[in-house]
Amino acid sequence: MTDPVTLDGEGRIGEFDEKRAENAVRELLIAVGEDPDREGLKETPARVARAYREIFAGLWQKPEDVLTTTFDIGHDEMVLVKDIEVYSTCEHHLVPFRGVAHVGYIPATSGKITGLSKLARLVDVFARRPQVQERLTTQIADSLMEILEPRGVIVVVECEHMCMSMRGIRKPGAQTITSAVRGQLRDAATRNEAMSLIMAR
Ligand SMILES: Nc1nc2c(ncn2[C@@H]2O[C@H](COP(=O)(O)OP(=O)(O)OP(=O)(O)O)[C@@H](O)[C@H]2O)c(=O)[nH]1
Ligand SMILES: [Zn+2]
Repeated sequence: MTDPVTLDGEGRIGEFDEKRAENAVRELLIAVGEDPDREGLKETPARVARAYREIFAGLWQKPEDVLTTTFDIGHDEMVLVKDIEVYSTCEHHLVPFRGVAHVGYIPATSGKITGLSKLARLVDVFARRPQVQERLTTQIADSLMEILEPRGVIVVVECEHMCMSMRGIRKPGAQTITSAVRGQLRDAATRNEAMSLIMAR
């Protein structure tokens, strides 16, 4: 699995630098022609810095930290959580892309499964980073394969990119769909079963 940043043993490269973020936002406001000292903007650099701490919190988290709870309940058929809300940030323009992720896996025959909420937490670990949708999708799939060692994984992500809606080409509503399929879910029959569950509304 490739991480977007070089992580040390603790999964960190440093610490979120709130003061530096605050200064940068102040500079940006000046650059766009605003007065960062006017009443309405006085607290904005500090607020934006705090918001960025949250939006990029995934840079300080490791997938193995959220996939901790595993049980062996002898279920070795597909588990699929669909319509997991995704809020991420396009690394090209630093504007949001949002939509849903569908995450499914076929547990190992030993039956090692994880809590359903942990799949949604895993999505957040990778979504809360500067991202591209393709990398988000493969990181979710690869980390599940590595940590749970299931027989197969499918991840489908459907998002609208604000960089295509509010600027640039300006095509609101365009949906980008990416998928990553691993192991037994590559078999046509299993993959089709998963896709029909994902697409069913
Ligand atoms: N593959 C991929 N491309 C993305 C993603 N998010 C944004 N992009 C694209 O990244 C590209 C960046 O293109 P550039 O030509 O460097 O930047 P730009 O001049 O702002 O491009 P426009 O958006 O076309 O105005 C654009 O085509 C975006 O649509 C993503 O998650 N995956
Ligand atoms: Zn973009």
